[in-house]
Amino acid sequence: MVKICCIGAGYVGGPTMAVIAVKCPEIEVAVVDISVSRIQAWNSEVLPIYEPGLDEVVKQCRGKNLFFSTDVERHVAEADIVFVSVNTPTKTRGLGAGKAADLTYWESAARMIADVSKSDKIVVEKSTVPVKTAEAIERILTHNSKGIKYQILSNPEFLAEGTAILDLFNPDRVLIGGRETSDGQKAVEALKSVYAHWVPEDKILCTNLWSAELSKLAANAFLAQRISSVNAMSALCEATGADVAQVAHAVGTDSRIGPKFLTASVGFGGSCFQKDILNLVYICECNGLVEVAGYWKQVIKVNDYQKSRFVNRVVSSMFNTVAGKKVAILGFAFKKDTGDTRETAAIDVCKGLIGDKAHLRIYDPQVSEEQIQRDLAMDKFEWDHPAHLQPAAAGADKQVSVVGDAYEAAKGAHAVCVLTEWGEFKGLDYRRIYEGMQKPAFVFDGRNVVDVEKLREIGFIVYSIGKPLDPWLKDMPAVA
Ligand SMILES: NC(=O)C1=CN([C@@H]2O[C@H](COP(=O)(O)OP(=O)(O)OC[C@H]3O[C@@H](n4cnc5c(N)ncnc54)[C@H](O)[C@@H]3O)[C@@H](O)[C@H]2O)C=CC1
Ligand SMILES: O=C(O)[C@H]1O[C@H](OP(=O)(O)OP(=O)(O)OC[C@H]2O[C@@H](n3ccc(=O)[nH]c3=O)[C@H](O)[C@@H]2O)[C@H](O)[C@@H](O)[C@@H]1O
Repeated sequence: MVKICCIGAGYVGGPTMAVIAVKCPEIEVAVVDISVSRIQAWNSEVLPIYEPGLDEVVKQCRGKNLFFSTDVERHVAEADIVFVSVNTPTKTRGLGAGKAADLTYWESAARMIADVSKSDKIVVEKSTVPVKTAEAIERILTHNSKGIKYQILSNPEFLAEGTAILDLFNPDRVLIGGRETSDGQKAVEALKSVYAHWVPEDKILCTNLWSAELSKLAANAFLAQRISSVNAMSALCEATGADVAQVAHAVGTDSRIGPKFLTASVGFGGSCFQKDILNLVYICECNGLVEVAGYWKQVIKVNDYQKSRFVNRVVSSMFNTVAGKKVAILGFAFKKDTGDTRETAAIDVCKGLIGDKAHLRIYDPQVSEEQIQRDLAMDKFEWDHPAHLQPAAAGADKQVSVVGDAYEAAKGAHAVCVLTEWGEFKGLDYRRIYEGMQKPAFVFDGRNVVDVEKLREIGFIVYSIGKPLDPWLKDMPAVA
C-alpha cells in the first residue's frame, strides 16, 4: 500500500488530503501537525475549518484510509510521498522584512524529514514558496541524507476557500514540477498517478521545478491584479457617474478578457494574495528587476487605497466624524462561505473606524468573537504562524462588541457597513433595520450586495462601491 503523509493540517493540507483519500481508497493518507488542538479538531465532530462539503468527505474516509495525528515523525518515516503544507508567512524582521517569505517552518519540516527517514522519499512542496526553494530543500535533505534518496517536486495548490472541495474534485489543472533527470521524471509520474485517479490526464501539467514554483506566484498575482484593476475603476466610476458593475460586464464580455474575477469590492483579503505578491516583488528586487517589482507592488497599493477610501467615505459622509457613533459591521470573513479572517479587508476597515473612535458592533455568521478580538489586536503578518506560536489573545477592545445576528448589530446604529458578501445580507428586512437605527441612517456596502434603489426608498443614504453616488455623498469626496 502506498503511504502518503502531509505535514501541516491547515486549510490546504486538510481538504487536499481528504480528497486524495476519498478518491484513492488504496492509498493510506496521514495528515500530521504540531498543533495538538488542530489535530483534535480534525478528529472531532467539529472540524477546525468551515468549508462547504468538507465534513462529508472527511466522514467518508476518516479512520479508514485517512488519519489525523500529532505523531509527525512516525508518519513521515513510514511514508513514500511526503507533502509539506506548512505556513510560509511574510518575514517581519531582518533581511527582506515585510516582503520575503519566512521559510522557518519549511526548513524545520525538511530537517525533520531528513532526521527520521529510513527509506527513499518523494517530498512534495504544497505550500506556496519562493521560486528556487526546491533547491534549498534538496540541499538540506541531501546534506543530511544518510544514503537515502530524495526527489523534490513542486505541486502548488490552486484551491480557493469556500469552494475548496469543488476545486479539488474538479481542478482547472494540477501542476507538477520536477527535476528533468530520469529519477526526477519517475517521481513526477508517481505523483501524477495519484491525481490520475480522478483528474483527466490533459489537466495534469508537468513542468520543470522553477516553472511550477513561479506559476503559483504568477497565478495569484494575475488574479489579484484583476481585482485591483476593477477596484481602481470603481473609484473612477464614483467620480464620473459610471456604474462599475456595468463597466465590468462590458469589459468581461470580451472573450479575451473573460467575466470572472471582476467584482469590485472593499479590497481583496485572504492568506495568500498579499503575501504571495510581496514575495514576488522581493524576488524581482533580488534579481535587479526594479520596474517589474514596482508593477506588482502597485496591485497591493491599490488594494490598500481601496480599504482606506472606504473608511474615508464612511467618516466623511457622517459629518467627518464617527467619534462615539455606533457602526454595525456585517461580515468579517475575507469572503463568503468561509470562517477565515486572514488579511480580511474587515480588519483594516474596522481598525480605521476604531482609530476615528467609532463603536463597532460586529456580526459574521462564521467568525467567533474570540477570533475577531484577536484579529483586531494582532500586528500585520502575525497571524500566519502556527496557532500556539501566535501572541496570546489580548483583552477585548472596549470599542468593539460582537453579536449574534445582523438586526442586533444594527440596533441603534448610525451606520451599517457590509464587508462580506454573505447571502443572508441580501435578504435582510432593511425596513426593520432602518426603523431601529439613528437618523440619518447610512448603509455603506463594500460588496455591492444590497438593492440600492430599494434602500433609498426606505430612507437610507446608501454608498455602494463604484456605483453612482447618492446626492448626499457627492460633495464629500473620499480620497485616501
Ligand atoms: N489557504 C489557502 O487557500 C491556500 C494556501 N496555500 C499555501 O499553502 C500553505 C499552507 O497554507 P494554509 O493551509 O492556509 O496554512 P495553515 O496555517 O492553515 O496551516 C499550516 C499548518 O502547518 C502546521 N505546521 C507548521 N509547521 C509545522 C511543522 N514543522 N510540522 C508540522 N506541522 C507544522 C501549522 O501548525 C498549521 O496547522 C501556505 O504556503 C499557503 O500559502 C496555497 C493555496 C491555497
Ligand atoms: O493561494 C491561495 O491561497 C489561493 O488564493 C485565492 O483563493 P482565496 O484567497 O481562497 O479566495 P478568492 O476567491 O481568490 O478571493 C480572494 C479575495 O478576493 C476578493 N475578490 C475576489 C474576486 C473578485 O472578483 N473580487 C474580489 O474582491 C474576495 O472577496 C477575497 O477577499 C485564489 O483564488 C486561489 O486560486 C489560490 O489557490
